Amino acid sequence: MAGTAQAQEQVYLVTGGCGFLGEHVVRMLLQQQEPRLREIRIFDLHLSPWLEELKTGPVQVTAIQGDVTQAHEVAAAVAGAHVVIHTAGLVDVFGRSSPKTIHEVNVQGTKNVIEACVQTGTRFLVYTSSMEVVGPNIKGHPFYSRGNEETPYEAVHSHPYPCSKALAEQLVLEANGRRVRGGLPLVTCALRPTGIYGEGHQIMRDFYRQGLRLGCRLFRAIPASVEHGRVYVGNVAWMHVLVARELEQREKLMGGQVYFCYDESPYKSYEDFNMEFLAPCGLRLVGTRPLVPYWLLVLLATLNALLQWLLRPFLLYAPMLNPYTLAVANTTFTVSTNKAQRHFGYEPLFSWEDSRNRTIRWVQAVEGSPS
Ligand SMILES: NC(=O)c1ccc[n+]([C@@H]2O[C@H](COP(=O)([O-])OP(=O)(O)OC[C@H]3O[C@@H](n4cnc5c(N)ncnc54)[C@H](O)[C@@H]3O)[C@@H](O)[C@H]2O)c1
Ligand SMILES: C[C@@H](CO)CCC[C@@H](C)[C@H]1CC[C@H]2[C@@H]3[C@H](O)C=C4C[C@@H](O)CC[C@]4(C)[C@H]3CC[C@]12C
Repeated sequence: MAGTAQAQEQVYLVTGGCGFLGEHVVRMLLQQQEPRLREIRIFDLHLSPWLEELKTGPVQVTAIQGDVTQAHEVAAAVAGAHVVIHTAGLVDVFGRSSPKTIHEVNVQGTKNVIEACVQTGTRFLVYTSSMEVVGPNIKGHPFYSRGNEETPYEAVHSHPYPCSKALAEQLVLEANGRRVRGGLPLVTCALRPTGIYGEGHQIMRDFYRQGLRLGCRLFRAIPASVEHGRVYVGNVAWMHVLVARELEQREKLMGGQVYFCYDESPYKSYEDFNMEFLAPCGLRLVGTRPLVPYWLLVLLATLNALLQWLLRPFLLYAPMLNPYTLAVANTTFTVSTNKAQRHFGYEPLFSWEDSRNRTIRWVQAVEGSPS
């Protein structure tokens, strides 16, 4: 009996569990049949209907509608959890939300999660950070190609989203070793995905829709030589699950560490990479070189930013192209590392072929193929 109780003792909390990545983390936890998992709590501002279908399995799935900016709501959700996977965040590089709101959700929300762990005695915290905590920086320095966690880069930000992710990551790493209720140390680490793709990726869907509107075409804006790191959502979720599983056994090695998320996805430009999925769905990318000169793109991006500012009192104008998104898309950033493999035995669960096929099937199913 004692063995059975021991076998099913753990409670995981996934904040942002109804988001693009969060849903994959939740499903992965259930699929991998984590041996000691008794309950998964999903804490999100907006609860999704698909949660209902998960409630019939052997692991208890508890949906908690809540806001990470509200410390008491976070503390109530964290109480009794063994591991917190904190993926909740406001992902906004388009100027939809105010800098204050982004800071409140991403920084204050993370502070609340850390304090809740300390107060309630939760020892293991996995934070979803981002490649953007590294760059691109405000000085316009080139990112790096095939970089790793040790590659030097002057990370100085001004855009609210990377600023908030960098601050939150720092808080999480600094919290490693703090004494939680009961006296044991908190063990934290941060995962830094590059651009995530896969089933549920809204920006991919937006590009597909845009392509359909333009007569099944997209127009190249970024040189093919600018490589942008991408990673499949299933592999990012798998990394989170593995870290959560291994943190207890390897706390000395993994505590306070950052890990880039990586897999076998090829190094390509942002647009060429998207075409891996959109071409089989009937779109084509026009031009082997950008059709618009770069200076014109910069001008358009600046105009968009100006229009956004002018129109803000009346309506929300938030196009995809702005000076920041242009800088990210137009600056090489790819990672090549095996730190996660060395520290906790990570190998991608999904091959590139599998990741690609799954994503194509999702685009086709979501929108239907053009005739
Ligand atoms: N999408 C990417 O390419 C990418 C890359 C690197 C890192 N990340 C990070 O991964 C995490 C998840 O991103 P995503 O792409 O799944 O975004 P998403 O917007 O799909 O998911 C975020 C989830 O957090 C929830 N949330 C937002 N504000 C909240 C609040 N105040 N309280 C509680 N829940 C709240 C949202 O409802 C949503 O379900 C984020 O922390 C993001 O910074 C994303
Ligand atoms: C200039 C346009 C011509 O087609 C292309 C603009 C594309 C941009 C909208 C996207 C290019 C790179 C993306 C970002 C990147 O993949 C990594 C991210 C990290 C993550 O933490 C949040 C999402 C994002 C910022 C992602 C957002 C969209 C891009 C800027």
